[in-house]
Amino acid sequence: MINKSELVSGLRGGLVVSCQAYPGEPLREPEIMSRMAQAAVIGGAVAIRAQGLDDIKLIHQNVTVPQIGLWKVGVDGVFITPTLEHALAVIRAGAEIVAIDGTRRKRPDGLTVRQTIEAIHDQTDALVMADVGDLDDALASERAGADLVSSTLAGYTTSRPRTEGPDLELLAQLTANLRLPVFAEGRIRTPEHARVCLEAGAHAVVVGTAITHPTTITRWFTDALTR
Ligand SMILES: CC(=O)N[C@H](C=O)[C@@H](O)[C@H](O)[C@H](O)COP(=O)(O)O
Repeated sequence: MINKSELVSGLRGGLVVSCQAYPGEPLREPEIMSRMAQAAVIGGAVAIRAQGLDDIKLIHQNVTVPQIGLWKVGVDGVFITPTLEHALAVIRAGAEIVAIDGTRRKRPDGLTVRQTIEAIHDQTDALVMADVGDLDDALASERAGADLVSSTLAGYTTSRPRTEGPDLELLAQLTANLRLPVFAEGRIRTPEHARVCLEAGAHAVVVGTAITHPTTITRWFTDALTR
């Protein structure tokens, strides 16, 4: 049985490391993502964010920190854990927190965010993280019963520009207007960015690419050399 408030307070002020590789990439193997997660925990990660049932299952077996699980379907529209069935499968695979699309867009199974969250809460003891793209998404997700909100989709929907680093303007809006814990996520590239997000009131900070996506990190360096 998950103690929800203990779980949430255990993440406060911490770093969540997102361990994801994308279709067709050389590191897209559950064993590799599981090892990435173990390495992140040694470095002090308080939780792991992971995509796909096989990765979530293996990471669940190999790390002791909580896991935020998601299932991506496609790359645009509602693609982060788009339906209730995807969410339940992610939880069955071992995620204590399920990240779902928390935007106000139409979902492929026709359920609302509220119906999705209610069903998850009725059927499981997992927490629901709403991945949002703007303040109105976040307010709607809070009203719909989400346990946590993350700025994951800032810059990936039509409502906000894709900022170079984290969308600090949105983060300020979220922390000022929500009662729920707000996770800062998306384009946090440096330890300084992470610090600034916490100082802006984020409950915790989620970093993916800058820690676990070596192809992109390599590109940052090679681009700098050819400028
Ligand atoms: C928009 C989207 O699909 N975000 C995904 C959500 O799980 C991941 O691809 C990101 O890596 C994650 O959000 C962390 O962000 P960043 O990699 O920028 O630190």
